[in-house]
Amino acid sequence: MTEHNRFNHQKYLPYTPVALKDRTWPDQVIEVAPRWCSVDLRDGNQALIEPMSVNQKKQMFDLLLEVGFKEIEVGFPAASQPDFDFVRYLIEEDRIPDDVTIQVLTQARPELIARTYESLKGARSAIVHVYNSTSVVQREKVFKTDKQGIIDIAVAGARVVKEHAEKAPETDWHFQYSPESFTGTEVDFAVDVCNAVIDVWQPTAEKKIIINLPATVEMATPNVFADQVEYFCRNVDRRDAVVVSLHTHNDRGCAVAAAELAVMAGADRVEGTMLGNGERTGNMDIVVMAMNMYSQGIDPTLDFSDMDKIVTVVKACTQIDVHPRQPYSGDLVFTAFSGSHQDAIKKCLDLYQEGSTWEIAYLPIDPRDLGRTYQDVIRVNSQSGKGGVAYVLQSKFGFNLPRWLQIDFSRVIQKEAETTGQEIAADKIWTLFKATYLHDQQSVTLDSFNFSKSGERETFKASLTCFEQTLDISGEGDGVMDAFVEAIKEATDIDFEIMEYGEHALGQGADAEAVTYIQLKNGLQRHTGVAISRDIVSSSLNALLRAASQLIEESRQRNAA
Ligand SMILES: CC(=O)SCCNC(=O)CCNC(=O)[C@H](O)C(C)(C)COP(=O)(O)OP(=O)(O)OC[C@H]1O[C@@H](n2cnc3c(N)ncnc32)[C@H](O)[C@@H]1OP(=O)(O)O
Ligand SMILES: CC(C)C(=O)C(=O)O
Repeated sequence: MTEHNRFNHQKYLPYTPVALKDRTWPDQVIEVAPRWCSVDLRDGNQALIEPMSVNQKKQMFDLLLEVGFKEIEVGFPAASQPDFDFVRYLIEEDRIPDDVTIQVLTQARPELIARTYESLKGARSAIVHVYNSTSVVQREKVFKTDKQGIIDIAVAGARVVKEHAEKAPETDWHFQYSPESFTGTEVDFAVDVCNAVIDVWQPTAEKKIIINLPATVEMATPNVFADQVEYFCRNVDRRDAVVVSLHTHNDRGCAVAAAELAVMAGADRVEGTMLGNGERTGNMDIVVMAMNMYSQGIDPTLDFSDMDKIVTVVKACTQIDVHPRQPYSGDLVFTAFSGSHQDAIKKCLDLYQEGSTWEIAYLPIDPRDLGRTYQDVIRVNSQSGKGGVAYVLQSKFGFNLPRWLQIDFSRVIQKEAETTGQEIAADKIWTLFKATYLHDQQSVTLDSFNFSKSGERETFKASLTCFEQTLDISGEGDGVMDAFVEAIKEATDIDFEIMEYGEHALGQGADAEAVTYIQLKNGLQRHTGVAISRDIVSSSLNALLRAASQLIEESRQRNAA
């Protein structure tokens, strides 16, 4: 590739990591959930093609409450009338539960801060979140100022925020400051700016402030972000009076990882959106981070048990689809198509006992925890194997195929999947099963039978319809099946033996039907018979006859040829 090429990596500079040699975060383990703050209604909203209407915001707000968020950034009220009106609606209509605090964002600009406070009039409590950009590139190219100029903007903003709060003591005010573009800022300078804001706000351990560290643009690997956060936590003034918050974006696809490592590095609070909508590649997906904790046995303090509702409401409000592979929320995240995965899942689920710890291969969590079912855990296409097909027949239709029959039937499904190139739906699998093993184009059928025991021996008599003719047969054996085999052999002069036999009830209760699976061996040939009946003897005899019928047909064809 030459430098004249359009696709030229040489125009990018590598990121300079923080020189934090004695970092401690890699040895930390997350054991409790951080404080969460949803920014769906602000950062999520500002990234939409069509920002949410007040009605959509109401719908989203209700969902956030249902999920259990206690801090919700509800908008940028100075930016647009709908944002302003929504904040007014929440306050005037008393829609904010006592244990929930709303948060609003404003730039560090006096006129915007004034409008922000106007929107919050009468609020019981609120977090006023003020920001200005501190990064090198914004300093030099957007604000055309030096470090001191940036500190001045932050300090002036912090003062105005404080002054407005003092004028409205009826509200329980909380302050939050973000050095926007923190990841593009020299970390020691970010500490300086925040310390200047802290100096204005004078927080105490009893009345803390929030300093929010945004990866406004994700610019490096998550370990670098963790180093920056650990450096910040160690060097910021009044750490005991500061809640360190994170706000990561997903430009490099690592927003969740960055937030996780930064919590290990000492952060107390995490901002993000449900399902990850947000500027460019999105905000950190809180569902993913919280569910990652949940899957480690940690209470995430948020309830995602109705994932389908979450997906439906978020889609309706954002008009953005959820990728089928989006962790935890996507349609396909609990579905295995590949044979070896299906086989392992089936074996683990067969052994799983309700109430025990979850140790199921390929399923990091129980789909039922998110309101999903096991129904779609296994879906079948040409990548699938016998275990997957068996799982579908078992879970949807109650047929517990023995291993040899799984192998036999999976050939039928594989052929169909390869011929059509498509997924084979459960109903189609069932249709093919019936067509292969339970069809009624059978040349030999059982009309009536009786058996009697004398000592250890069983005598079996039956009347068959064999190629439309009545055929009476009888035989003796060690049991009914043995006697039936002998009777068929004698009547047809075909030698065969039962190689495989399996049976089970279909459903529960005294009136449950029985299914029998039989495989006969005649030389190198094998023939399978499956039958269902109200009683186990009839299902066994019919299964045997289904398999034997194929033998008899073949023998007739050979004789005719
Ligand atoms: C990373 C984030 O997500 S931060 C949140 C960003 N959110 C949004 O942008 C959505 C809401 N924003 C808006 O609706 C608008 O941008 C508003 C209402 C805030 C401001 O709109 P406008 O006044 O028309 O200005 P616009 O956004 O075009 O430009 C911003 C101006 O403010 C300046 N500015 C930006 N931040 C600050 C600050 N903290 N202090 C002083 N000036 C600032 C810019 O340099 C620019 O100055 P200029 O007019 O001299 O060129
Ligand atoms: C205002 C801040 C927190 C922000 O949204 C960002 O930097 O991405």
